[in-house]
Amino acid sequence: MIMSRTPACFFVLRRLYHRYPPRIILPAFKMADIDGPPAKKQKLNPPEKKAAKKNSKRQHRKDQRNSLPEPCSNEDVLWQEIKEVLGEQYVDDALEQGTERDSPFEFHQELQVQIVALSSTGSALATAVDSSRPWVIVVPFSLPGEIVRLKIYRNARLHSFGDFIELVKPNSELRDDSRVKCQYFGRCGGCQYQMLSYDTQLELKRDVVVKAYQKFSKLPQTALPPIGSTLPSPLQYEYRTKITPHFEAPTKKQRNDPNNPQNDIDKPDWFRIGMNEAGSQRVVDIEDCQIASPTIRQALPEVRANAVRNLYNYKKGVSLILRDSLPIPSADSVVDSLATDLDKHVCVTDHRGTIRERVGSLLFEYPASSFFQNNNSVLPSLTSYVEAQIFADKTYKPTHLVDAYCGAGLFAISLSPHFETVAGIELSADSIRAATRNAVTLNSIPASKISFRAGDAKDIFSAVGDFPPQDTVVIIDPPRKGCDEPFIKQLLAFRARTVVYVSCNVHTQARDVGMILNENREAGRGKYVLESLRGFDLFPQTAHVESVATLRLVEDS
Ligand SMILES: C[S@@+](CC[C@H](N)C(=O)[O-])C[C@H]1O[C@@H](n2cnc3c(N)ncnc32)[C@H](O)[C@@H]1O
Repeated sequence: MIMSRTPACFFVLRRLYHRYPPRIILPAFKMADIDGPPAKKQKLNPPEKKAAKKNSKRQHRKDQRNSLPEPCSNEDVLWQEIKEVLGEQYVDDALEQGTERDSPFEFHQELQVQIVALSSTGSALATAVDSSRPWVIVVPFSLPGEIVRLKIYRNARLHSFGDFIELVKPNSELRDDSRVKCQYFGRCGGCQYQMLSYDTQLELKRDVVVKAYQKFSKLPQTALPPIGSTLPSPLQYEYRTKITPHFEAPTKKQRNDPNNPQNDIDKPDWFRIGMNEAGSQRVVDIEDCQIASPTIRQALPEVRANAVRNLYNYKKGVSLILRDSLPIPSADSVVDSLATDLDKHVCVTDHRGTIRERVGSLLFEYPASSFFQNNNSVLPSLTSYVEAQIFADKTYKPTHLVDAYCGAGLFAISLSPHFETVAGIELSADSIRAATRNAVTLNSIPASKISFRAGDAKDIFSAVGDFPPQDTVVIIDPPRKGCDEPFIKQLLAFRARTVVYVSCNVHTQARDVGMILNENREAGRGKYVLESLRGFDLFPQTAHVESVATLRLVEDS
């Protein structure tokens, strides 16, 4: 006889569960039954509700102020550099004594400071000339060695933020203000480096890569390859193929302002369409943008005029989009799609529109609201560089390619001629539809060779179980926050021979590469080494740098 191993009480509990599902049973365990009747939830009238909401927001802001910044965030990068200026010991002591918020400066105080360093965020770090205690002031548009006047607008942990007012003593070795092309430079938060030569910009970006790996990778210096000079962008102005100026909806007071123009052509003074001011949420009214492509610059006045015409219809703030595109031939067009360059770019302003771009001899289309690299001029050299890194080891010929975080298929499609089988994954279903069309319809890659799937990047590894890891290359190009741990775990378990990590945030890249190289591994499975590391300038005139790291699996020594 077979005895049941299930205790009888299980069946009793199961019966109870079905008769009294959890929503009925659970209240029986409420603390109120132990501690007395539950406190009645107080009903709040509308002003009380408003005050409670305000208090909770205030508390949230306070908690945020008191917590250390999220690792690898922009705030963290700045904080690490501030600690370097002040000295670790001094910072530790101040944190211990709880004096880290005793700013020597008042809100709106004006002062003269000496710039001591340039942060990886593009802002300068200064120490006050006559401060009572060591304290850093973060100020934009300034260079090491300069003396500037500024106005404090925010105090934080052992540092304050200041608005740039005046350059008292320039660093003439680095600065030449005649290089500045944009009338908004010095206010708009978009560009930081227009006063510098392009060579200096590239050197600074190399320093950012070096510092990021020193601070965030947790790797010894011996594990880092020599970091080459930053690869330049062919265009240093008029390169951006996308801009997103924005504006706030008019307030009641603004709507009723008696000085408002009585027509829908003239823009009221208070209405500003543009980008955020450096270090603030205030919008700078921008009529022209020197780093935007000629097509976008040409279209901007009409886009602005249209916003003014409809000004009083907006109930909420709006983010406009201007994207540079090749014209898309209509379905019945007889023109060969690869010969439709026409040199006549168009500006697409509909978020639901489609954009077409050429990269070398390849065509890409993607939805206007989805991701595509914003500097078309540098893409052929970026994809060629990735290709050169993959094949730097002449002794092997990989056959399979995985493009994780593939977007509209830029890397998968560009590199597909070198592989037998290619697979891409991406969270956005729209981008995946675009990638499939780009591969098969626009660039004639056989569907049997290339496939794309919508999903989380880590899921690609279960889908490519038949790819031979020794002959597989994995390209990673995640968003700014980098990869998550489940992805890195899967990547390490898969053990592709080559991994190329492309990133627009070298700090999260350094963290992730550090995790890969520092893995706890079993002997005999080989280990990853960082073979090459180099910055790429996708964003001239700004402090941003793209970084490409090549990792290779080598046998245990
Ligand atoms: C920096 S873009 C790179 C796109 C593409 N490699 C390119 O160069 O055009 C990062 C892409 O990752 C996608 N993404 C974000 N989180 C993801 C995730 N967890 N899994 C897969 N894709 C993700 C985004 O939608 C975006 O298209």
